[in-house]
Amino acid sequence: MEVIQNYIGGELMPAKSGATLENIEPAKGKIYGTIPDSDATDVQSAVEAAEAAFPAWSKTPREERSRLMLKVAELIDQNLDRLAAAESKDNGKPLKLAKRVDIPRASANFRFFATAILHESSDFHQTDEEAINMTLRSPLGVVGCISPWNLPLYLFTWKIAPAIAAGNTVVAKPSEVTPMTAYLLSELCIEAGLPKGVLNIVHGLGPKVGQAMSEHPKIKAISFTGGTATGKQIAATAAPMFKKLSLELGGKNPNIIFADCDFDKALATTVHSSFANQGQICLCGSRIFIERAIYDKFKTAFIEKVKSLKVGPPEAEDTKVGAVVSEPHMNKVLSYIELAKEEGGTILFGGERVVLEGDFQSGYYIQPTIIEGLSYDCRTNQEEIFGPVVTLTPFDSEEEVLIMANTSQYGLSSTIWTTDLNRANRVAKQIQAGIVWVNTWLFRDLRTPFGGVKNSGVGREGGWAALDFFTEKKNVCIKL
Ligand SMILES: NC(=O)C1=CN([C@@H]2O[C@H](COP(=O)(O)OP(=O)(O)OC[C@H]3O[C@@H](n4cnc5c(N)ncnc54)[C@H](O)[C@@H]3O)[C@@H](O)[C@H]2O)C=CC1
Ligand SMILES: O=C(O)/C=C/C=C(\O)C(=O)O
Repeated sequence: MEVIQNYIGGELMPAKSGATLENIEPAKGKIYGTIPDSDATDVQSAVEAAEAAFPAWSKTPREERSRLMLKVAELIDQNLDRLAAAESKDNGKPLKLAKRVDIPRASANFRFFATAILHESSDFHQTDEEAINMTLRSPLGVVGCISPWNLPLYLFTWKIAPAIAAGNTVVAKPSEVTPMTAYLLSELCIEAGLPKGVLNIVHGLGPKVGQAMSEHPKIKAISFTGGTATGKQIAATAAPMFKKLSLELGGKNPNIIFADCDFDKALATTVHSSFANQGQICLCGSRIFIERAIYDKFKTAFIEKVKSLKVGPPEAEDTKVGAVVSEPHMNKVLSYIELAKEEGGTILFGGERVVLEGDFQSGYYIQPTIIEGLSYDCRTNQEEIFGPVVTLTPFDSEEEVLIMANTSQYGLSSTIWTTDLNRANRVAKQIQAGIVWVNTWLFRDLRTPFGGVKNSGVGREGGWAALDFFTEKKNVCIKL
């Protein structure tokens, strides 16, 4: 049994109550460890540790903060294989993916914000000959970071790194479904010499630990990524306390393929944007709209390619689709496939649970699933499934596809495939989404603002937006 502990005030410890939760390996459907079932008293200890660390950390010269964070990044890189294996075991994702994407991005997050703070400058406004205004920026104090299970270390560090780089101290909660790499990160922070209390990690359930964080009067801001319903709950608790909130929530992203696209590129990338990480990325393109002139050709080629994706154990070299994260999540995804059938959809490929052999027979595997014949406004096309399930829908004009794409409570990302850049520009402007990719998907430059509109959230992460979120601005006006 692998035992995970909280990281509070620089020490590793169980929950004060001694209670634990089971940690399950989705690839095998078996318990392989425990995590602390923490509660408000553990959150209180973490807040106290973070408060005690704040005065010194906020005054630590940026070069020193940067140096310590770069050390953490270096240790993540040195432990790439161990962290990737842990992430894959905890989440069910292919080991190759964890090695190529998740863990390198975690160190990149630390490195990016560690160096960004070396290049910051403050705003200065001269008001004619009458006054000068200088805008000072200071850290908020103790801040909260709550992250989900789909990209565990990737998203955990995406929040923590800007928070501590800006001089805040942090109480963080990883998902109870995938706590392992956050625990390993706490060990690396100790090894790197991060001062005690700068980062505190409290493991446990959302409605207990996450809720206690949202309610805590000393936590000045919450950065959250996860489901829209949870985001609403956090906002309902924290907004009346006037906490700063950054909420990165669900998506139901349109992938719009025009007939003049580079067909092979659009096809290969669409397979990836549909099923990468078992479709469990908030940016996956789950609604695929194809211009009618190439609909049949695209559909046939897409099915052919998806058929060749191997569903298998995460560590197998040739596995392209691993296990989904948990049994309840598998059942949720399968129930949406049933709903699609009830709504009149035709399953073109997939649609079933996959039962593997041997050790993996109780794992949570689902075939990559392609559905057509649904109206754009039915539930299957409106609700976030967050699994390896996509729908295909033909369209006849730009106007029509914009109506279909924008008929959604969500507005996170979208992808447009066309070789006509005027069209790309026109459509991009009218799409209701925080992120638009043209002829690519999930191409990331960490300097760019990242976040959604409508029920996909409020606020932006990344680059200066993240450092702005984790700081308070004060304008000082000096009359000349
Ligand atoms: N980035 C995204 O867009 C994600 C979307 N989802 C969507 O949300 C659905 C539900 O998945 P869940 O695992 O339940 O996600 P969730 O939104 O409940 O979990 C995300 C994080 O929030 C915490 N949390 C839960 N309740 C909380 C509360 N009351 N206060 C504060 N923190 C709380 C969880 O412990 C976890 O750390 C998924 O099926 C998927 O559709 C899930 C994960 C990521
Ligand atoms: O920052 C990125 O590159 C990706 C972020 C992805 C999510 O926030 C998600 O899938 O929840």
